[in-house]
Amino acid sequence: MLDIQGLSKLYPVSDGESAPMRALRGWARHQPRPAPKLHAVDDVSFTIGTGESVGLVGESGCGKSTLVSLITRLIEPSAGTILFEGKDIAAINTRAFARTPERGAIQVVFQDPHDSLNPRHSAFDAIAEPLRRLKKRSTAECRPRVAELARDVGFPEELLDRLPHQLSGGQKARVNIARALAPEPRLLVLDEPTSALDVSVQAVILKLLDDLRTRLGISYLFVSHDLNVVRLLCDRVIVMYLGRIVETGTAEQVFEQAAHPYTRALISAIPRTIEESPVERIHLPGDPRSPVNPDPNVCRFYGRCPRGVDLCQESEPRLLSMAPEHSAACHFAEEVQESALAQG
Ligand SMILES: Nc1ncnc2c1ncn2[C@@H]1O[C@H](COP(=O)(O)OP(=O)(O)OP(=O)(O)O)[C@@H](O)[C@H]1O
Repeated sequence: MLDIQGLSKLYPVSDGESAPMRALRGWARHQPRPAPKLHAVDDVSFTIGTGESVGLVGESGCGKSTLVSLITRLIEPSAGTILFEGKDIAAINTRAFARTPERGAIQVVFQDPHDSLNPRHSAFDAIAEPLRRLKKRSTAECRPRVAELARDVGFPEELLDRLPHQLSGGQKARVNIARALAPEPRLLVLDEPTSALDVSVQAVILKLLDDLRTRLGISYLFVSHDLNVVRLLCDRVIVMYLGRIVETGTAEQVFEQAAHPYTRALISAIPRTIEESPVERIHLPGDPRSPVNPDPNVCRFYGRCPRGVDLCQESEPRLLSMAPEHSAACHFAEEVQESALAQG
């Protein structure tokens, strides 16, 4: 369904030097100095199959939201292709994309259900809006479909006339999900869909999302900070660090046989119940490297990695296959995996 290859988004940033001055300095040193660019998403490739749920995890600033904006065509990529059902939607500019059938086929549910709703639009209007805009339906034509969607997501039909401030967090989340489902998407991008909700409501909404996927057969790209949720809801997992994919595999491979030290650190930080055997928490020292013009010869995780050696400063490891579906970008992937398996 979705096949992303070499996708990048680089943002120009200012280093206080004008372009002519940079060229002059480069000329004086006999080597051109590249203009500084922030590598928010850097040469990312992955696929999502029909009906598959893929989790995207990584710390704040690793590029998750930028990737979501690229896939939903809210921003233009700097390079790469996004094949959706065989069509390269990255080649269509963001304005033209709004008029293509793929616009309805890829829908997104954003983090904060309150911020995503227009305070002056009722729940009915919010759910009917994509039907009016994308399917050109009149209000009367929308009614049966909106009622059906409300039932699908467990939103009480008698509350459809209410405004967002008259709804609870959980009800707003259901309206947002119904709105995303209205144009019958085949790919739903869920960007931290429950992080703004109470823990008890989170569980109910996650169960709803899981049931909807089984019932409707849609694919999910599920962005989350919560690895427990990803483990529960996703078939496959992608781990990002500083704009790059550092590990990808089935949920079982990533959680049981992690082969990248960053994934191991993330997993060690998952809260555990008292019944589960304790795992030694891996603390990562320092801050992530700068995403501005990262050195192409240095591993992005170098400096925070508990294993970092000279080799990691001399060549950046690329994603290498460990097993079918499982890849990791670390020079010591096999050793890391062996120690993960040994520790259980
Ligand atoms: N419009 C922009 N202009 C310049 N830099 C940007 C822009 N949007 C994002 N960035 C930068 O790109 C990098 C990735 O940001 P992004 O929001 O995608 O991360 P994230 O993983 O979604 O973080 P979070 O989990 O906190 O939302 C960050 O360094 C951020 O500062």
